[in-house]
Order: sequence, then C-alpha cells, then structure tokens
Amino acid sequence: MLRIAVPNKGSLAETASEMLHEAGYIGRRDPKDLHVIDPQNEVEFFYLRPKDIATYVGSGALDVGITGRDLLLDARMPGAREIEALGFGDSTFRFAGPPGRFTSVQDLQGARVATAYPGLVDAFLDEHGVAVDLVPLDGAVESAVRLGVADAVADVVSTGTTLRQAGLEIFGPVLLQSEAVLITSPTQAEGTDTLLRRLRGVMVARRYVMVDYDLPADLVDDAVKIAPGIESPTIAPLRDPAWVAVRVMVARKGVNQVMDALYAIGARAILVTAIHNARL
Ligand SMILES: Nc1ncnc2c1ncn2[C@@H]1O[C@H](COP(=O)(O)OP(=O)(O)OP(=O)(O)O)[C@@H](O)[C@H]1O
Ligand SMILES: O=P(O)(O)OC[C@H]1O[C@H](OP(=O)(O)OP(=O)(O)O)[C@H](O)[C@@H]1O
Ligand SMILES: [Mg+2]
Repeated sequence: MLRIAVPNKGSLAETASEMLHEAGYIGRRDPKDLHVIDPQNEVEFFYLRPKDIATYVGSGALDVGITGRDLLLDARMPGAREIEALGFGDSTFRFAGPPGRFTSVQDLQGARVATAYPGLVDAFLDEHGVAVDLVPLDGAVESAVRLGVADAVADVVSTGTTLRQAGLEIFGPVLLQSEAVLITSPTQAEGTDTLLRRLRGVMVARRYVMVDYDLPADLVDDAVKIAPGIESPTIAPLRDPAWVAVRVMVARKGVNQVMDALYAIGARAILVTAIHNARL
C-alpha cells in the first residue's frame, strides 16, 4: 500500500482532498479522521499538519505527500523532494517592514525578523550573507512589528491584504514562489507513478475544457491557429460537405476569447463542456 500524507487543515487541505477525490480515491468521512485506508486503490491516507508532512515523507515514514513548496524547503529534509507542482495554493514569500524603513535584504543586517518559516528564511539570508536575529512565531506574524518583538517580517503573501492592514510594506527580493506540490521519500515507492498520473489527469480536467464547433471546411487552417489543442483538433465531416465539426481542448482561462475569435472567422454552434478526468 502506498502511504500518502495529506494536509488535515489550513489553506491546502480542502483542494488537496478534492483533487484526491476527483482522482478516484476515497476520502475522510469525518474531518477528524487521521487515517483512512482505501484498499481498492491500494493506498493509505494519513491526515497531518501541512508543516509536518515533509518530515514524515523525508524520513521515509510515509511514501508521498501533498504540501507547500515553502513548507518543504522550510523543513530542510534532504530526503524529501518535489516531483510535481499541483497548480493550487499559490503564494509568494516576502519580507515586509514599516514603510520606508528597509529597501533591500542587506538592510536587514542585525535586525529582528519574525517568521513562521525560520528554516526557509535562515537559508535565504545565509545565501545572501545577511545575519539577522530570527524571531520564530507560529502565525499572525504581521503583528510582530506593531507589538515590538520584531523590526521586519518574512511571510506568505497572497493578496497582500494582511500586510496592508498591519501597516507593513513589502521590500526586497521574492524569496520563493510557492504552490502545493507532491513530494516523495528518497526511494520513490511503487504506486507513486499511478498516483501522479491520476493527479495529472485531475489537473488537466481542471485546466481545460472541451470545445465543439461547426465550421466551413475551407476555414480549418485559420481555426486551428486560434485553437491548436494539445495534440491536434479532431475534424469530422458533417452531412453538408461544405462544413466540418471540430473538437478541441482549450485552456479554461482563455476560453471566451477563443470562442469570440472562432465566431469571428465563421464558426457556429460553439459548445463548451467540462472534462471530468483525463489521461494524456
Ligand atoms: N493566503 C494564504 N495564507 C496562508 N497560506 C497560504 C495562502 N495561500 C496559499 N498558502 C499556502 O498554504 C500553505 C500553508 O498552509 P498551512 O495550513 O500551514 O497554513 P495556513 O493556511 O496559514 O493555516 P493555519 O494558519 O490555519 O494553520 C503554504 O504552502 C502556503 O504557501
Ligand atoms: O496576503 P493575504 O491574502 O492577506 O494572505 C496572507 C496571510 O494569510 C496567512 O495567514 P493566516 O490567515 O493563515 O493566519 P496565520 O498567520 O495565523 O497562519 C499568511 O500567514 C498571511 O498572514
Ligand atoms: Mg496561516
């Protein structure tokens, strides 16, 4: 049985569980369940704090896990490595301080820096030759400056609202672009490939839609330039020999622009349908 670590709460938990469900695995019946066995798929799920997942996987106690790239780096577990970015839980990791107080990472020399990711921040500052006084906190680190326990913070930024509300301004380099990732233990366990293929299928289904439309046959080259698909569109004859039916995968994000452009060149009966799953 493949032993899989899944976030039990926090920003990544819900989407991670949804993806596994869409990939055909059974999930938790109760949000308090710590361990679920899925004998049909020969996997076992362990619901753990996202911050701890790299520790379990890096030590080999569990085979694979879903966590954040920032949490993986913060754990400093040389055994655990990222094998796939999962396309959700995006964030950036930044320094912030009182407006105008710091402009570059070098300005942090000797300052007190509060963070819930001391491993990640320490490694970054080491690389840049900056020595600071790290103040490790568990969360809500934005308040540390106002409350006088730190001069600056290093934290996850998504919309930037929390920083703004705390009266802090981002400065210096992006430490990291993070998202949810699939990580594996040093020896990639049997069954990991199947899990990976299933998760890739779910990502394709989330990112793409299927577009069907009818088109005058002499416009196929123009239409294929607008929507080339992943491999190549399927072209089928219609009863009217002057027309064809086209079926093509299109990125969900830009599908309305693609529909407008296809309509503009003469495509009609343009239909968009969801893809529920895929193996490319
Ligand atoms: N807006 C966000 N706030 C916090 N973490 C986020 C956000 N968006 C994405 N993430 C990612 O989620 C992971 C952190 O999840 P984790 O569950 O540890 O913290 P959390 O979402 O802050 O939960 P909690 O604070 O309730 O424990 C990181 O990989 C982080 O980059
Ligand atoms: O840029 P934003 O969209 O405002 O999001 C980022 C904030 O969200 C998270 O905090 P969370 O609510 O998880 O609380 P925590 O600090 O206690 O973890 C994170 O630690 C930042 O503080
Ligand atoms: Mg948090």
